[in-house]
Amino acid sequence: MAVYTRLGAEEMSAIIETFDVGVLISAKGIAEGVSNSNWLIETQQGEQARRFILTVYESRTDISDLPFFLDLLDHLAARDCPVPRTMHDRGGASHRFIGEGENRKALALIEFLPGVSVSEPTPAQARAVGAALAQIHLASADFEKSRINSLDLPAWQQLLGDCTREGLESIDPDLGALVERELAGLAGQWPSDLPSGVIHADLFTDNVLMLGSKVTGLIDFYFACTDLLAYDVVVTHAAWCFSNDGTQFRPELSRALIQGYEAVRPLSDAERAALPILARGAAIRFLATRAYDWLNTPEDALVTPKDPMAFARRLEFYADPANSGIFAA
Ligand SMILES: Nc1ncnc2c1ncn2[C@@H]1O[C@H](COP(=O)(O)OP(=O)(O)OP(=O)(O)O)[C@@H](O)[C@H]1O
Ligand SMILES: N[C@@H](CCO)C(=O)O
Repeated sequence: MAVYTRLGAEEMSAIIETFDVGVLISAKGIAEGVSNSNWLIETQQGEQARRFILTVYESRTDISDLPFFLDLLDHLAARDCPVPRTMHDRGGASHRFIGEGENRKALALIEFLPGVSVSEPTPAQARAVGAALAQIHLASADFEKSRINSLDLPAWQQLLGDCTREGLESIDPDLGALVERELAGLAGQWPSDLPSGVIHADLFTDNVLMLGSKVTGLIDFYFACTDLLAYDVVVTHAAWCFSNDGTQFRPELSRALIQGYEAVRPLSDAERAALPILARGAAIRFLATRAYDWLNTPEDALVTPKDPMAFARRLEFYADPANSGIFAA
């Protein structure tokens, strides 16, 4: 469940009134998502029924990053990428504030896009997602804002250090050794001289809306940042090309995803050569945040932490020399 902020009908109407989007008809809390509070908003504007997503940003989103995230959506939408536009309020602002003092929170109204998130992707869907990812990489080349990746290698080291060896071994007896070996390996090999730009950095299936094999929406840009474009390819690869629990690699999805990406933005030889090491990094990035949440989420929390081992298995897969050819042209 993800509606942490309570908004009464009058307050909701007053919020919607600050945007030029018609009169509020309904507001339904959305259960999916764990970071922020989201509502599906319906309005009536003249003859037109309209739909939006209202997001109230909770503590995990740094408000000073909102101009980057929201302006990026507008930039990409203006270049025909399948992302929702930000609705600006009557004063032209992309986000507003509600509450006061400690309860002050930012909110934004975002275009609703049709589509559903798939749970068992087909190769055609993986190809379309690869192409959509390449499209945003190209379209953001002239986006003037940038944002440091706050979940980079030093951050993974910090998070996994905070987990402690003992903590990691309470998740799985072999996890401490795997993490130690992989962090040491990555530290000496992480590339820095590859093309960089704006990356989504979290393009899991639940952040892609699809109708059939068409991508209708890329959403949840709240990890977007400036980093290596090829790293975004392997984040998406790790998210899409395995069974959820990480036990099964799906080569047909892997081929389709990379082909779809390269049909729009071919990878350079240096990028392709770096994919295996970048993929180990992508796996350890999600292992790090999941292990940290696993060990630090109170038992009575509203959200169930995601399984870190699903990404430990992906990490082992990517690190196995027997699988080094999966990214070959
Ligand atoms: N623009 C949109 N159009 C249609 N549905 C959307 C849109 N944005 C969000 N949603 C719906 O709202 C849900 C939650 O959105 P989102 O994933 O952004 O929430 P979050 O709490 O920020 O996410 P997370 O917990 O994954 O970080 C999505 O799963 C999707 O169903
Ligand atoms: N996609 C992340 C959650 C943060 O968005 C995960 O599956 O661990």
